[in-house]
Amino acid sequence: MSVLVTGGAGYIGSHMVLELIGAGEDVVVLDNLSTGFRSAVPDTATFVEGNVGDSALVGRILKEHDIDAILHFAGSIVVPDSITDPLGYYGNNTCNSRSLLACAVDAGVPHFIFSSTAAVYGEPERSPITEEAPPRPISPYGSSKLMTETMLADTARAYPLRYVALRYFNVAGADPAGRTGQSTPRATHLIKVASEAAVGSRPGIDIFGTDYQTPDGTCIRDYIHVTDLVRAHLDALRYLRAGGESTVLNCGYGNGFSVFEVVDAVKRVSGVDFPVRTVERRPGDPPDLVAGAGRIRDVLGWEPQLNDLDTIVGHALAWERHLKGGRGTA
Ligand SMILES: NC(=O)c1ccc[n+]([C@@H]2O[C@H](COP(=O)([O-])OP(=O)(O)OC[C@H]3O[C@@H](n4cnc5c(N)ncnc54)[C@H](O)[C@@H]3O)[C@@H](O)[C@H]2O)c1
Ligand SMILES: O=c1ccn([C@@H]2O[C@H](COP(=O)(O)OP(=O)(O)O[C@H]3O[C@H](CO)[C@H](O)[C@H](O)[C@H]3O)[C@@H](O)[C@H]2O)c(=O)[nH]1
Repeated sequence: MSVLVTGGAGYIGSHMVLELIGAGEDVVVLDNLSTGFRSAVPDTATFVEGNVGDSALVGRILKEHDIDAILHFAGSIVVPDSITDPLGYYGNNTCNSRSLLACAVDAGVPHFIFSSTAAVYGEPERSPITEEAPPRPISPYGSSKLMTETMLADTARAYPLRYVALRYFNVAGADPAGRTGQSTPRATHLIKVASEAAVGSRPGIDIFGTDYQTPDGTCIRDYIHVTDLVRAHLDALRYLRAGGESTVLNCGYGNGFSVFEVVDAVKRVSGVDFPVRTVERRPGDPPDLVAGAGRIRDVLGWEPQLNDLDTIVGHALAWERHLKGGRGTA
């Protein structure tokens, strides 16, 4: 038996592949390399270059490799791009997920783990946000992911497939052993961007909005270490294999940090005082997104091990220095 990791050449997927191999799993990666890197996939995994929406290819993989679980990371992830190209986002995130799910049902794959997002909540009324909060996405990206959650729920009612949808909050950091990290060119995520500034890969950073209704006026987010996140997937895989019911779980720590606090942490940990400009708000940024983080611990027994902002930042910086030195997957 093997597991299929779609998007396994990407930032989070490449960490997942290492974690699965470390746990003794046979791993097949399917990735079209649109934003991922072939070099991010270790030789110990089988790599197939192709599209998740290619049913003939996916059907062949599921059969040939006797896949018992699909971990579906492949997707398009930039919120502002989803506003200018909604059909592209519904195509890649929703239509291709539907096609993958149909292949899973045809092949009788029993377990499915889906990369969802806190963006399904939109601008929630309460913080921390529990899974009971009504999903009201404010971007096509969030809607495209919520539609896939809906398809999963309906599919699991109709067929013998069980799933865990994990709603990630803000994923950051890199493999503590330095084997992989985020190599995405033109990245937009705060910790990645600030780390680039700290190592001199960009001149400085902009802070988008200082007039939010938060203690220091900047947005608050719940940053989760990518290694803790992929370990939650491993816990979800064990849970499904042990017969666990389909469920939707937040993936965050339940601790919020403002943009100013994150920038201070990057400056402190790196020892570099890079230039920072304060500019207008970025459209579509909710002021405060912090996970209600209890359910995932109760259901999966997940225990975060890297729940510390300076640790996350330290690992992000180490990966950025690695890329700067020309040894990264980019
Ligand atoms: N990074 C975050 O903070 C965050 C937060 C919430 C949810 N997510 C979700 O996690 C998943 C992984 O995100 P990431 O940050 O690693 O992004 P990423 O862009 O690094 O990885 C996505 C991977 O999927 C591949 N891919 C895209 N479309 C494909 C297709 N049609 N067929 C085959 N491969 C395809 C890309 O080449 C890439 O390797 C995404 O589904 C994303 O929506 C990420
Ligand atoms: O250069 C930057 C980059 C970001 N920010 C601010 O930092 C905060 C975090 O922004 P990110 O771009 O790092 O992350 P987002 O919260 O916008 O979104 C991320 O987390 C979401 C869930 O919380 C979704 O999953 C989404 O896919 C993922 O990109 C926001 O207030 C943003 O305005 C800046 O001030 N300057």
